[in-house]
Amino acid sequence: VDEGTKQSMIQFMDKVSPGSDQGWSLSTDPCADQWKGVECESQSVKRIVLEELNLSGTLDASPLCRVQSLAVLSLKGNNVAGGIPKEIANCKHLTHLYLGGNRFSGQLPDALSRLNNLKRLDVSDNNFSGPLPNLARISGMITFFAQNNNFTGELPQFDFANLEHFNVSDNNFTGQIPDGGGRFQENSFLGNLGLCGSPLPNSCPAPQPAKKKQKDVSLDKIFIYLGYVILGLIVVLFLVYKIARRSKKKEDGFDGGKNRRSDTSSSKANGALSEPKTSENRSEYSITSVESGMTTSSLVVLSDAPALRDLKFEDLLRAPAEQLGRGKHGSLYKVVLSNGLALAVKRIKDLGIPSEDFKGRMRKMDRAKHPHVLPPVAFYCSKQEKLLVYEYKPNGSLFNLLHGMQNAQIFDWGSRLSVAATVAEALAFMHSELREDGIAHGNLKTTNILLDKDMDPCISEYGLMVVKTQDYSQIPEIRSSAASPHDAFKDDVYGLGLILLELLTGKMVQNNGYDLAKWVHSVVREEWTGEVFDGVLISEGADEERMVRLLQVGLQCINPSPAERPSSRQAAALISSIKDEEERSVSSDS
Ligand SMILES: Nc1ncnc2c1ncn2[C@@H]1O[C@H](COP(=O)(O)OP(=O)(O)OP(=O)(O)O)[C@@H](O)[C@H]1O
Repeated sequence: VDEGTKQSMIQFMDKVSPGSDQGWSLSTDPCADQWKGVECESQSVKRIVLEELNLSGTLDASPLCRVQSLAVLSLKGNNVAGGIPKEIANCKHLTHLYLGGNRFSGQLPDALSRLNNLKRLDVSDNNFSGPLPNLARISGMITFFAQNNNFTGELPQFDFANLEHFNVSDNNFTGQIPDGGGRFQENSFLGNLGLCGSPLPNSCPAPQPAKKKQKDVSLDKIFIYLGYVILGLIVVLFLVYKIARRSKKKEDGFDGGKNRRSDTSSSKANGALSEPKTSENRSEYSITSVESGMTTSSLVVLSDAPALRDLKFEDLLRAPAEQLGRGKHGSLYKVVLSNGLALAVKRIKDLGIPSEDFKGRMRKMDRAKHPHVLPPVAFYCSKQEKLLVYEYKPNGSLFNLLHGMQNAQIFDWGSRLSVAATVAEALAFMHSELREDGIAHGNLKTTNILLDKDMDPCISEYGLMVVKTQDYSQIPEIRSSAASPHDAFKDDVYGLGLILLELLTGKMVQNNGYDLAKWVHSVVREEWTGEVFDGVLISEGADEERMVRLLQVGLQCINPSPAERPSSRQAAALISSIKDEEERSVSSDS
C-alpha cells in the first residue's frame, strides 16, 4: 500500500480513535502486516471494520475517502460522535456503511445519496435528526436501517421493490408511507407518531388542497410578479389585435354555431393567448373531442392526473409565466398554475404540418408510454398556434448535470453508464411503438434529457420535431443526403451517439456534434483513446475497458452512413450489457 494511502488511513484513525492508534503505524503495511480491522484484496484496502472498540472520536471522511479502493466501513457499536461529513461522497466505491450504535448526530448529508454503489446503509441507534436525504437515488440499495434516531419529515420514495431490509421505527417521521412500503412489516415503521398508511393500521387523512405559503419573498415571487406584468401587457396587445381582426374572424367561422364548445378557443399574438369565456363541459378538453374532430382549437388534456383533469386554456393564460428558452423550434415557458403545479409550455414554431396531422400525432404519442419518456399532459392546436404542455421538471437537464460547474465532480461513471442505458432503452421502446407511424424524436440531445426527482433521466419533447429528409443534407459527412423516410430513427441513433460521447468526454456538443465527433475520431485514430475520457472519470478510477466499449457504441451510432448505424434496440442492448458487466464487477469487488 502506498505511503499516501497509509498516511490518510492514519489521519482517519487519529480522529476516530483519539489517544489510541489501534496499532496502525506508518512503519508497517496495512495489508502485509494486517492492521487491526483492515482487510485487503490484491494489496488494496477493501474493508475497515472497527466494531465495539469503544472508539470515541469523530468520522473524518476526507482522509478516509482517499483510500480509493475502500468498499466496506463498519464502526458499529462505538461512541463515535459528530456528524457524517459531506466528503463521504468521495468514497465512491463504498458498498457497505455501518455506523449503527454510536453517538452520531445532525442530519444525514445529501452527499450520501451520491454513493451510487451503496448496497447496505446502517445508521440505526444514533442521535441523527432532520429529514432523510433522497436515498432513492441509489438504485441498488438492499438494506436501510435508521431505527432509533430523531429523524423528522416525510419518508422519501424508496425503491422498496429492491430493498430487502428496511427499518425506520422509533423516529419522528410524519406523512404517508410511500408506495411499496407495505412490503415490509409494520415493525419497520412503528414508533413514528406522524406516519400513516400501509402497513401501519392507521390510514392517512384525505389530502388537503395545497395551501399557499405566504412567508418568504423569494426570487420565485419576483419572477411570478414579472410574469403577471408581462402577461397583462400581452393580453392588452392581443385584445387590440383581436378587435382589429374581429370582422375577419367572423368570416372564418372560427367559432360558428356548429361547435357546441362555449370557448376555450383562442389565438395568440406576441406569445399571448386570449382570455376565453368559461366552459362547463369538461369533455371538450379531453382527447375524445379531438377524436370526434369537433374542436379546432381547445386545450386537449391527455393526463388523468386529478390536478390536470380540469385544466383549461384560460388557466394557462392567467398563470404567471417565465421564459426558459427560445430555441430554433420555438419558445419554452414555465407556467405555475394557481394550485401550485408547475408546467412547461412549449410554443412550437413552424411545425410544418397541418393541424389535423398534429392532433393525430399527439393521439399516437399518447398511446406509447414509457416511464423514462416525458409525455405531453395537454396540447393546444389552432391554425395560428401550437402549444404542448409538459410537467415541469425542477431538477434540470442532463446538459446542466454534465456541464454545470458544481455537478461535474459528482456525476460518476456508474451514474453516467446508468443514464446512457436508461435513455437508450427508452428510445428503443418509443421507436418500436411509433415506427409504423414514422414518429421519431427528431431532436435528441442532452438539453432534452430531463432529470426527475430521483435524478433518473427522462426523454422530453419526443415527436415534437417533424424531421424532413432534406435536413440530413446539411452536413454531408454525417447525415446522408439520400435519406429514406425511416432515417428519422437513425437520426435519433445519431443523437444517442452524441449523448454517449458527451457523457464520456464531458465536452459540449456544438455545430450539430460535428466538432466533437471529429475530435474523438482523431484522438482514437492516433491511438490515444485514454485522452478522450473526461478527467473526472479517469481520476475516479473508472474501468477503462468498459469506457472504451461504450465509446465504440457511441462511434457506431454516429457513423456517417445511417445504414451503418445500429438500430436503437441494438444500441440499447450493447449499452445494457456493458452496464450489467459493470454491476457484476462492482458487486464481486465488494
Ligand atoms: N419539462 C421541462 N421541465 C423543466 N425544464 C425543461 C423542461 N423542458 C425543457 N426544459 C429546459 O428548459 C430549457 C429550454 O428548453 P428549450 O426546449 O426551449 O431549449 P432547447 O432544448 O435547448 O432547444 P430546442 O428544443 O428548441 O432545440 C432547456 O435547458 C431544457 O432543458
